[in-house]
Amino acid sequence: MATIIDGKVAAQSVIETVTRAAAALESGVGVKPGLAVVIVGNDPASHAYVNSKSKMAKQCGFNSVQHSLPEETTQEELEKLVSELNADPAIHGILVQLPLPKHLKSEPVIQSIAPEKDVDGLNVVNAGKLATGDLASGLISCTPAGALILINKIHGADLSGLNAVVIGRSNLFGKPMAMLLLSSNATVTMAHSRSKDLPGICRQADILVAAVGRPHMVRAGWVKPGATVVDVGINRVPAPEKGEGKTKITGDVAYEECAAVAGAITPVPGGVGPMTIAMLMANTVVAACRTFGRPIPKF
Ligand SMILES: NC(=O)C1=CN([C@@H]2O[C@H](COP(=O)(O)OP(=O)(O)OC[C@H]3O[C@@H](n4cnc5c(N)ncnc54)[C@H](OP(=O)(O)O)[C@@H]3O)[C@@H](O)[C@H]2O)C=CC1
Ligand SMILES: Nc1nc(=O)c2c([nH]1)NC[C@@H]1CN(c3ccc(C(=O)N[C@@H](CCC(=O)O)C(=O)O)cc3)C=[N+]21
Repeated sequence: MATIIDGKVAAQSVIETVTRAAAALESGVGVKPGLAVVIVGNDPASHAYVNSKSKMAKQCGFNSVQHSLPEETTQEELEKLVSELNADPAIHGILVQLPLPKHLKSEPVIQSIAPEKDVDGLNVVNAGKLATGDLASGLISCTPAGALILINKIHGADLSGLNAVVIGRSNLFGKPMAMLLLSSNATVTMAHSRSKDLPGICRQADILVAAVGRPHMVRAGWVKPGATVVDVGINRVPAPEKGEGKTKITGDVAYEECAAVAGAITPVPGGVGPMTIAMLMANTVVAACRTFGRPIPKF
């Protein structure tokens, strides 16, 4: 049976470091790290995530600001809000929750966020630093940064000689995850919807990371015995066992059968998800410390 990698425990340890760094900043310069989360529209799942981010920011001793904009917000209104937040000295981190409603273009909004406040790591400046091997001076997308911490708990920091396969190539997760694994010396394959023989590619992986958005796509026969399996998927599915009409979240990995083959595995919930929120707090406190030339905490 595989080692279950507990994301809640790892996230708690990140949160403790963040909380200490936030307190040190406040006692040093009298300023709290400021995080602004922007959400457009009424999607209940997105609101639930945003609320948990805002709540955690408060717990860490941050100045936490949430902007909930109506569904009919225009591109100009959203970009105007981002430019106000860019100019606001009390705000050190800005996150625009994705996806945006269909009538809005996310790319110009994301690229308008000041790189030093881009706690999602999506601005081309931050994505470019990661791609060119500068892991120190930019901000790295929270979910891959958190997933790497979980992988490091099993394999250490140097992944030399290990094959890593990432399923998914999004800017938010797949690409930055592949860059981080490559920077850690793994041999990296990025698989996606056009890949041929996905099960065969996955069976080569010592580290298999799934970020697709398809419940239980990764089956036991795709997993190399002893491999580390990281499940990034968050899928809401019916849960009749909890009562009629109830739902639950589940990952991209068929957990029980894969756990029987893997050496280590992350559960959903309780794996990568809590790390995402913790690393968002970490990025915000780092951004704030940089603003004031204060020591940067290590995560
Ligand atoms: N735990 C957390 O904190 C987070 C979880 N997530 C979750 O991770 C998952 C992925 O998110 P995200 O990267 O934003 O999603 P995207 O929808 O942007 O990307 C999905 C990727 O999966 C690939 N894909 C789709 N179908 C298949 C298939 N049949 N076989 C192989 N590859 C396929 C797509 O390929 P192609 O490019 O060819 O279309 C694409 O690259 C979602 O479930 C999301 O909810 C996301 C962020 C944070
Ligand atoms: N700009 C932007 N940045 C993001 O990082 C971003 C985003 N938009 N849009 C949506 C996805 C998804 N995402 C999650 C965050 C936390 C959990 C999380 O905390 N999950 C818990 C439980 C969740 C539950 O029970 O519903 C867990 O897995 O244990 C999940 C998913 C961030 N995303």
